[in-house]
Amino acid sequence: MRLEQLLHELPLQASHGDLSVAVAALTCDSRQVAAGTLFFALHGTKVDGHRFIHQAVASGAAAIVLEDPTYAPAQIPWVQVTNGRQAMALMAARFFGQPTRDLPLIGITGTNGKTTTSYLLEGILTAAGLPAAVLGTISYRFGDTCIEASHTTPESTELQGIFRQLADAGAKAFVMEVSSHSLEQRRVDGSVFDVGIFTNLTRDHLDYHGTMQAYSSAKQRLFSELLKPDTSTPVRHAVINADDPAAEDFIQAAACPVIRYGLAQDAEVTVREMSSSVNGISAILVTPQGEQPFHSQLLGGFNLSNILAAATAGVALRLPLQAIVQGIEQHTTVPGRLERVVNGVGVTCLVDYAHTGDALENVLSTLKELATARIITVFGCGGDRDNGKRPIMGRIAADYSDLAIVTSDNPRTEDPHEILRQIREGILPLGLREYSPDELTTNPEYKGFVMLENRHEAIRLGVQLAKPGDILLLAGKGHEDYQIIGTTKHHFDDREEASNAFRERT
Ligand SMILES: CC(=O)N[C@H]1[C@@H](OP(=O)(O)OP(=O)(O)OC[C@H]2O[C@@H](n3ccc(=O)[nH]c3=O)[C@H](O)[C@@H]2O)O[C@H](CO)[C@@H](O)[C@@H]1O[C@H](C)C(=O)N[C@@H](C)C(=O)N[C@H](CCC(=O)O)C(=O)O
Ligand SMILES: Nc1ncnc2c1ncn2[C@@H]1O[C@H](COP(=O)(O)OP(=O)(O)OP(=O)(O)O)[C@@H](O)[C@H]1O
Ligand SMILES: N[C@H](CCC[C@H](N)C(=O)O)C(=O)O
Ligand SMILES: [Mg+2]
Repeated sequence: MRLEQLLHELPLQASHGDLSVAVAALTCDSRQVAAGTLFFALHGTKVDGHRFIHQAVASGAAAIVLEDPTYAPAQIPWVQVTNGRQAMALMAARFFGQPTRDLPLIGITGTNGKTTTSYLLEGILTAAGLPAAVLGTISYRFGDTCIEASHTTPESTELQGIFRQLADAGAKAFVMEVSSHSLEQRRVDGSVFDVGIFTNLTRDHLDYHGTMQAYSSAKQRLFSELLKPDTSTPVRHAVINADDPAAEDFIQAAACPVIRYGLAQDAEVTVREMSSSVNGISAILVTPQGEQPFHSQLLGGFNLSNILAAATAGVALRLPLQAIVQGIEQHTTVPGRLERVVNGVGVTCLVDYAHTGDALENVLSTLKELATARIITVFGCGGDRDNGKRPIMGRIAADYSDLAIVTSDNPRTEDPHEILRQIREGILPLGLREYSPDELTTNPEYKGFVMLENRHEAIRLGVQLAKPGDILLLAGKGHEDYQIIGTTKHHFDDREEASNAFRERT
């Protein structure tokens, strides 16, 4: 494709050289540039991409898109734009032939529940005869095609290529998680959303966004700017969780019709006659199109909220109620979300991706309701991430559990002991007893917490201490099969670790 075709209707500040030059690939990383690549120089949070323009030129770049002409190269064509990330996203969509223009695209944003809702919605769409591709934290996949996820929401140049690949593989709809980082960084500009879903807003990522207001505003962009502009499309809707305190802000931001879901009075999609047990959730789904009973194997009130989010998107897309319920009922589990680790000891061992205070509180309060014996929680907090959530998660884990085993969860470039110390700050005001690992193995009647930095050892301790009937929750890493220490990814899988530890125990 020629550069000038990609630039069509894009406002330019300035340009230089032959804009009819052929473009073979797009990237914002100079290290990925090969002959014929269009390089986007972006201002980053760590470095300024403009400083790598000379490297891109040396690697054979066809042309450069930049914001700051101070770095403009003399040798090859360049264009100056006001927002490099936005230009990159719009040009990427064009480069890959606007893959989302003709297929339904549903975007899910919110602090928690995005992955779970995306899997439920995949089931609903497929039951309705629209086999759907799913893009999010776990992977980007459709049918036999499964691409490892680099981010929850990939960079626009990667994203548009994936849409194209999955559409070519036969996908008839796209369901994707839209992270707040991606909205702030315009990774999804150029994607044409039919339905946007807002699940909830609680504390996370304040290291990046700074304030809850800025975090919320980033998420609101999905509803204010990115839904299909064509008002004649009947399915175009904002699907909003009416039970969330931030619902009204999102409704105000929405530049399209809104459907609310939840238990709140003004929700158009809700349930009645709900009952919840260890076997899952049963209720009658109430929608403007009618009512239908269902049973889901998912556990907990938060999963009812995820079910309603997915069902409401189905309603917005005008899918038959029967397909909506079929999709919900067929859905069993999402990898790493309350996923069971089978063992011969009679312990209910669950691996879960709760890595925010709200998620941990939801999961633990659900488990507390179901528990007949003790709850042991193994958890930690990620390094190079919002450090304000550490004491909050510490307090919640220790408060709801009989024993909290505080350990590492991707310390990244931080000192793991410092992360543990910050978690401990939140536990101390509860006045619980702190044990050493050795004390615990000799004193089974514990109530309190223990600090054990090595996650392998922490899981083994949890497995060793859990008695038949106990619940052992391994929280924070879910489906992840790695532990990031420094900048190195080591293979590490909570499910594998727990299975091995149980095997050694029996
Ligand atoms: C904080 C954040 O989101 N950072 C993203 C951002 O990086 P940045 O602005 O810091 O980039 P930078 O390192 O300063 O570099 C600036 C520019 O110079 C370029 N560069 C850099 C070095 C070089 O040698 N050559 C070169 O061209 C870089 O490619 C970049 O374009 O833009 C990069 C390119 O798109 C992203 O890869 C990077 O994601 C980092 C790796 C990341 O960890 N992001 C996480 C926090 C994230 O996005 N998470 C959300 C989900 C969270 C959730 O669900 O809870 C996600 O969607 O996954
Ligand atoms: N609706 C919800 N409200 C609060 N907590 C939830 C909800 N749904 C799931 N959780 C909890 O949050 C964890 C993460 O769920 P899920 O992966 O679906 O969310 P996510 O928004 O995709 O997270 P991420 O931003 O990390 O990708 C789950 O393991 C569970 O503990
Ligand atoms: N998408 C989230 C995942 C966090 C998962 C947890 N295991 C961690 O590493 O903090 C993030 O990047 O903040
Ligand atoms: Mg997710």
